[in-house]
Amino acid sequence: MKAAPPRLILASKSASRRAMLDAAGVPYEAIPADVDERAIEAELSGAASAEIAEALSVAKAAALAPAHLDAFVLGSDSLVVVDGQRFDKPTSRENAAEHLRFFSGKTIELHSAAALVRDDTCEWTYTDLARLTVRDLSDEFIEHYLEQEWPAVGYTVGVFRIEAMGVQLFGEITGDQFTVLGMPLLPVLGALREHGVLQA
Ligand SMILES: Nc1nc2c(ncn2[C@@H]2O[C@H](COP(=O)(O)OP(=O)(O)OP(=O)(O)O)[C@@H](O)[C@H]2O)c(=O)[nH]1
Repeated sequence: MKAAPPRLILASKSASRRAMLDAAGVPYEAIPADVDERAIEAELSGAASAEIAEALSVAKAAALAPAHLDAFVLGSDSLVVVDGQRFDKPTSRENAAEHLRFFSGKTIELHSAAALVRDDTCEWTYTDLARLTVRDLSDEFIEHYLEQEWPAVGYTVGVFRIEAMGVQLFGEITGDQFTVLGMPLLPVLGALREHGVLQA
């Protein structure tokens, strides 16, 4: 009798991350992780953006692991850097417009990270970078865009849903599509196979 694979917990409230795992046919339970992301970022203020995204991914997974011993807990984080400035999710529609006005004509560096934690051990981490070149955005376009995309884009870093109207912001995108959506799915699936959560 083959042992059942270990359970997977997704430590996230992200609809986009849930959608990725659902589409990939990965069985999991999604539970939001209550971590103070701003406090962690502040502690790591001098660190590289990839390190911060990785640390946040580990923190989210580690926050839930003790309550789900023997399960694997997957945490993930995305953060945006433009001209050396880090941006979190917009706090209001006006703040979203401010972000977009700043991003206009610049390149967004989107760091997406993931971590697998089991009991009190971080078993695996991964970070990836995508670059999205924002075309020159007129104020009229930004208003039109937010008419359509607010409040949905209030839940996203970079103020875009690439699978929706967000694609109209960009002239060029380099990097993995899943990294853009918020989680480096292909390496995550490899790690899940490696740890027996998924059929290899
Ligand atoms: N739908 C969509 N969401 C995106 C896109 N790019 C980034 N995101 C989301 O932007 C959010 C980034 O914020 P995070 O702090 O990493 O995650 P969160 O939404 O707060 O959820 P947690 O995992 O619970 O922290 C994530 O939900 C990403 O999935 C995109 O192109 N489309």
